[in-house]
Amino acid sequence: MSAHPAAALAPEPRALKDHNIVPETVVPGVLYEKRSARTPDGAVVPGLFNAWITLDNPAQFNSYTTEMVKGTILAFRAASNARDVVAVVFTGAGDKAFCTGGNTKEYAEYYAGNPQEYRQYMRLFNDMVSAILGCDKPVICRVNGMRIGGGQEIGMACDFSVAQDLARFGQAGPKHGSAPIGGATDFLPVMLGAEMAMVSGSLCEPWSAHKAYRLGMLTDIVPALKVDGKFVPNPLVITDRWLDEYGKIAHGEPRTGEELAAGREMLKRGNVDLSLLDARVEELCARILLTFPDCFTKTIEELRKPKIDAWNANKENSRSWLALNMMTEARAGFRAFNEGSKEDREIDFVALRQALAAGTPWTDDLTESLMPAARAQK
Ligand SMILES: CC(C)(COP(=O)(O)OP(=O)(O)OC[C@H]1O[C@@H](n2cnc3c(N)ncnc32)[C@H](O)[C@@H]1OP(=O)(O)O)[C@@H](O)C(=O)NCCC(=O)NCCSC(=O)C1=CCCCC1=O
Repeated sequence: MSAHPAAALAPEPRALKDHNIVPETVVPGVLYEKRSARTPDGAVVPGLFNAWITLDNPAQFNSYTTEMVKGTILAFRAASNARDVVAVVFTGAGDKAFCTGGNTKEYAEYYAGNPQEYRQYMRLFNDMVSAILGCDKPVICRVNGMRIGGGQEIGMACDFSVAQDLARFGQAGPKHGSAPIGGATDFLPVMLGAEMAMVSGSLCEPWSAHKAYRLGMLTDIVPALKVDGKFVPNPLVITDRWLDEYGKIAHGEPRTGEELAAGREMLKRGNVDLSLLDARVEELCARILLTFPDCFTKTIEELRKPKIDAWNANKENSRSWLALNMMTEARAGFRAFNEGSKEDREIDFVALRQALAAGTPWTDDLTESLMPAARAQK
């Protein structure tokens, strides 16, 4: 396909002003890439692109470090300003995780006990969420794997989410020492209604992609597991029936017993292939391409408002609270996750509640007594 003759009417490139405040390549820990836009039949469109922003920390499940938060803000700024960009695709490297939120190692080793530093960090985090919600281009979250904690929050800030169906969705804060007030408490009620928002936001029990899709958190889901050369739905989750024996919705709930064992076996035999995810994301970009740019932008700006209004009403208070919380529960919880083993990385919740019920202050001794290491010594 060649450029449309109307493109010849554009002024010489040197007459254009550069509104970028940073060069596009300066995005530490985050990949920024312009990929050719395509029509629905797959033809490359000359001169138009989709900006792919990739969180690139797969060894730590694409959790974002402070540098990566800065990189993400810059990348969204670059995409927002690029005249030739149609849509933004926000994703993570690999096939395990889109993002699992703040980097717990950095939280435990630098921010724990350092509220004034975390307050600065939260300025950056808030700017990252605002950069997504305020992007001048539609933002599609390509959910290549689990979306947990702050990862779920930045994912929900996007306009559309297309997920591979092995991905899991949920919060981690109340188990690891934080409150999901980096967007989840603002967006979940808007997206799901109050009751399911409560369940998803507070209990830290991840939902399957099928459940998240059914309840309105996702635009679409696609299978990612290939067994014997054929795509199959997530075998760990019920997808072949709607109801259980008591008439409750079973679709999207975890399989149990023998079904789960069989599902695990199938998972082991298969390999993950994200080609259907990429095809569906490209297809959505192409649907966006075939719309009026300004009318589309105005529409998404209006539809974002319930999320933005809630976010703007709360983000400054949330920042202060989260900073102070680094002296108490976050300090204990993120250290426990960082210092514990995979089998034992949460604090002793009962002991903490008992200590607080007895009026114990938050001393260093209390924090240490809650750590996995203290349990191991008993
Ligand atoms: C449930 C998990 C996401 C996945 O568990 P599992 O499948 O068992 O994998 P793991 O073995 O735990 O993870 C693989 C390796 O990745 C490392 N990892 C995972 N997540 C993080 C992270 N967030 N930061 C750093 N490193 C991470 C993990 O340690 C493993 O490394 P290893 O070297 O041991 O192989 C589980 O991983 C999990 O619960 N992760 C932590 C989730 C979390 O607590 N996130 C922070 C939430 S709070 C937040 O994001 C906030 C945002 C802004 C506002 C304030 C706020 O709190």
